[in-house]
Amino acid sequence: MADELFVPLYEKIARKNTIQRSLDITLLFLLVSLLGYRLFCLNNHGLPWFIALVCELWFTFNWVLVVNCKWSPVEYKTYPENLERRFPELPNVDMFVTTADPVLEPPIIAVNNVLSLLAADYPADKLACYVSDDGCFPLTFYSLVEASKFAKLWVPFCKKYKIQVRAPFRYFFGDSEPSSTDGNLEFQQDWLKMKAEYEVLARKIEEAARKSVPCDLTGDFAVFCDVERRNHPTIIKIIVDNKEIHSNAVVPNFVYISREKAPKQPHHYKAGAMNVLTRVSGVMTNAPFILNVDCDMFVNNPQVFRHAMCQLLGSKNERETAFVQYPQVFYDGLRDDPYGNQFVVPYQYMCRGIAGIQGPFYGGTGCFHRRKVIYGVWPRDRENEARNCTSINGKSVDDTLLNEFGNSEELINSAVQALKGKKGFPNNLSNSLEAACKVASCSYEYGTSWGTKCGWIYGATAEDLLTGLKIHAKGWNSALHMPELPGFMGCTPSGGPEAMAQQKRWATGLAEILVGKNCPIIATLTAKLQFRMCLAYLWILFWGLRSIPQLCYAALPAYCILANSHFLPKVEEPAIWIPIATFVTYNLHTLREYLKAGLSIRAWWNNLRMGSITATSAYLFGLFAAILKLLRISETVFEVTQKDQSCDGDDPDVTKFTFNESAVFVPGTTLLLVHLISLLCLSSKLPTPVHDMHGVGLGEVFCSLWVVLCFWPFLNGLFERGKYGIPLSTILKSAALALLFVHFCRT
Ligand SMILES: O=c1ccn([C@@H]2O[C@H](COP(=O)(O)OP(=O)(O)O[C@H]3O[C@H](CO)[C@@H](O)[C@H](O)[C@H]3O)[C@@H](O)[C@H]2O)c(=O)[nH]1
Ligand SMILES: [Mn+2]
Repeated sequence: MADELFVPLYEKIARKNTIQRSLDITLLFLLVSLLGYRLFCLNNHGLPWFIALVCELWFTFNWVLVVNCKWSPVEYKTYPENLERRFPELPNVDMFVTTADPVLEPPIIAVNNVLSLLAADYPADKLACYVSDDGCFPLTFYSLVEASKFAKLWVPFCKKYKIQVRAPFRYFFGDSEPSSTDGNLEFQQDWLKMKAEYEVLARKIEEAARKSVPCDLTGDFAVFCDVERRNHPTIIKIIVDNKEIHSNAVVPNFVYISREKAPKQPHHYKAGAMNVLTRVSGVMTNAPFILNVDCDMFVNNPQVFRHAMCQLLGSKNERETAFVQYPQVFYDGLRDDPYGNQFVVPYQYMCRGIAGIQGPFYGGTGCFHRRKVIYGVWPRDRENEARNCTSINGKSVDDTLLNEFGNSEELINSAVQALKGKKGFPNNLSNSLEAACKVASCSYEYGTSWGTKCGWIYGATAEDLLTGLKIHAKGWNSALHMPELPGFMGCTPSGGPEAMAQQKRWATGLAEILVGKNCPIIATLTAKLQFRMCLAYLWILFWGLRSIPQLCYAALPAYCILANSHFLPKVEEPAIWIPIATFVTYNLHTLREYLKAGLSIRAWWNNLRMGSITATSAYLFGLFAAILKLLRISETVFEVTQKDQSCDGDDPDVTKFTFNESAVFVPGTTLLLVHLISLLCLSSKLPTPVHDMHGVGLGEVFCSLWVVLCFWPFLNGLFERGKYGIPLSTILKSAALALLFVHFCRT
C-alpha cells in the first residue's frame, strides 16, 4: 500500500539544448559587437546610422529576452496508468466552452467540440459541460439540444471501441469505410450507423441554419422569442442532467448559458463569459477543476483529462501546478504555414523554455485550472497564510474574500467548499437554476472583485495572458503538457485579413497589459513573479511595440538608396563581416530550429517573412488601438475571428495571400512601393543628391532586395485581382504615402 502512494504520476525532465544555447549566445555576441561598432563610429555618420543603432539596440534587447525564454526547456511525462492506483476516486471537472457569433463560428463546430468533450475518457458522472453563448442565438441552443440526443449514441460508441478522435466531423472525415482493420462486423455496423446518425444531425443543423428561425419558438425555445443579441435576460437551459437519468448515466451534465446583456452595460467579452461560467458552474456542480476550450477546438486525445489530473494531483506541492496548459495545435492547417500562425516552432522552443521558468503562459484554451486559483487564492504556505482564505486546519474562512464574490449565498457557500478543497458540491441542477440565473445577470458583478481580483481579469483583449500573469504573480507555477498525440486541436485563420485581425487583437491586448496596473514589472517588484518570468512576459507583451523598430529598420535601406546614404559598413571595410555574420547565423539558426521540429524550409521562410509582414501591419495597428485606448479616445474591442470548417490545405490556391479593403494592408504596401521605387531609381541611375563620401553601398541594396522578397505576397497582390489582389484604394493610399516618403528622402 505504501508503494501505491509513491508511484509517480508525472515527471518533469530538463531538456538538453547545448547547441541551441551556444548558437543563441553567439548571436547575442554578434549583436553586441554590432552595437559596439556602431557606437564606436557614431560621430562619422548621420541619421540612418543613428536610427540603425536604436533599432539594433531594441533587437539586441529582444534577443536577450528570447534567450532567457529558451534557456532551460523542460518536458513533462505523465503516467495516467498510475492515476487510479493513487486516486481511486477521480475529481470532478467542469468543462467550459464559449461561443459568441453563429456566423463567424458555425454551430456545427461548437457541436463537435461539445461531443468530443462529452465523450472524453473520464467517468461521465464526474463531468459537466457548460456552453456560454454570447450570441444568444436559438440556432446554437437548437444545435446543442440535437447534439445531446446524438451524444447518447455517440458517447457509448466512442467508449466501447476506444475511438481516438471523438469529434465526429474529424472522425468521419473523408472516410467512406470504417477505419478499423480488424474486420469486426459489429464494429462495422455500429460505425455505419453512427455515421448515418451524424449525417442526420449535421443536416438538421444545416437546414435550421438556412431558416431565419431555426425551429418553432415554443416550449424550451419560447424564451428566444424576440430576444435581441445585446439586450436580453439570462437564459440557462439544462440540456442533460445526468442525475435524472439514473445511475448508469452515459452523458455528462450539459448546460446552455446565455448571460444577461443590457445596452451600455460592459460585458467584457470572453473574460466576462468565463466569469459567468465560473459562477454558474459554482452553484451547480462546483468541480474543483475547470477545463476551458474555445468553441473552435476539440479533444483530440481522449486521455487528456487523465493526463492533466496526473499533473494536477500528482505534485507534492499544489503550488507547482496552478493550471496545466496544452499547446494550441491546429487541424487542417495550410501546408507550410503561409500565414505564420501555426506557432509550431514557438511552442517547441519558447513555450517549453518558459515552462522551465515558472510555467507556460495561460493560452485561453486547452487549459485545466484549479477552481480555487481562479477564485484568487495565493499558494498555501507559511508566508501566504495571512493572505489565504483558509487556515491550515481549514476552519476559518476569510470573509473579506467571500464578500468580494457578490451577494449570492449559494455561490458563497459553494466557494467556501471549493476553497477548502472539498470535492464537488452535490447539488441538483434544476434546484440551483434560480441561483444560477442570479449570478449570470449583468448587475451581479457590481461592487465585487470579479474581473479584478478573482476570475478572468478584465481590461485587455488578451484576457488569457492577463489572467495567467495574475496567477503567476501570486507565486503559483503552471505546467505544460505536449503529449505526442496532441490533447486538443483547433483552427487558425487561413486568410490574410482574418490572420491580421487576430494578430492585431493580440498586439492590442498585450500592449494593454504592458501599460496596465498588472504589468509584470510591478508584479515582480511587489509580488511573487520571478524575475526571469517577468522577462518572459515582457518578451510577449512587447509584440505590438516591436512594430516600430521593425518598420523603421525595414524602411532604412530604401531611405539610404534614395538619399544616397548608408547604414551598413562598406563592403571593403572588415566591419561588414559583423552584420553579415549576424544575418547568416540568425537565418541558419532559425532554419535549424524549423528542420529539427520536422518542418520544411518553406515553412521556415513563410514564418520569417510573415514575421516582418505581421509586425509592420497587424502589430502596428494593434499598437495604435492600445494607444487610442490609453488616450481615452476609443475603447478596444474583441473581434471574434472567422472560423472555417475545413479547407484543403494542399490546394495551391488557398496558400495564396488574400487581402481586403482593410487599412491594415497599407503600411506593407507602402513599404513595398518605397523599396520598388528606390531600386528603380538606383537601376536607372537617377541623379541622387550628393551628401558626402559615404554614399549608398551594396549592403543597402541587398537589404532592399531582401525586404522585397519578404513582401513577395504583396508584390503578387499588386498584380492580382479579387481577394488575391490588393484593392485599388489601398494601392492609391500607399502610393501617396510612398511618394511622400520619397520626397522626404530626397530633400
Ligand atoms: O464576446 C466574446 C468574444 C469571444 N468569445 C469567445 O472567445 C473565444 C476566442 O475567440 P476567437 O475569436 O476564437 O479568438 P482567437 O484569436 O482564436 O483566440 C485566442 O486569443 C484569445 C485572446 O485574444 C483567447 O481568448 C483565446 O483563448 C485564444 O485561443 C471564442 O470561443 C469566442 O466564442 C466570447 O465568448 N465572447
Ligand atoms: Mn480561436
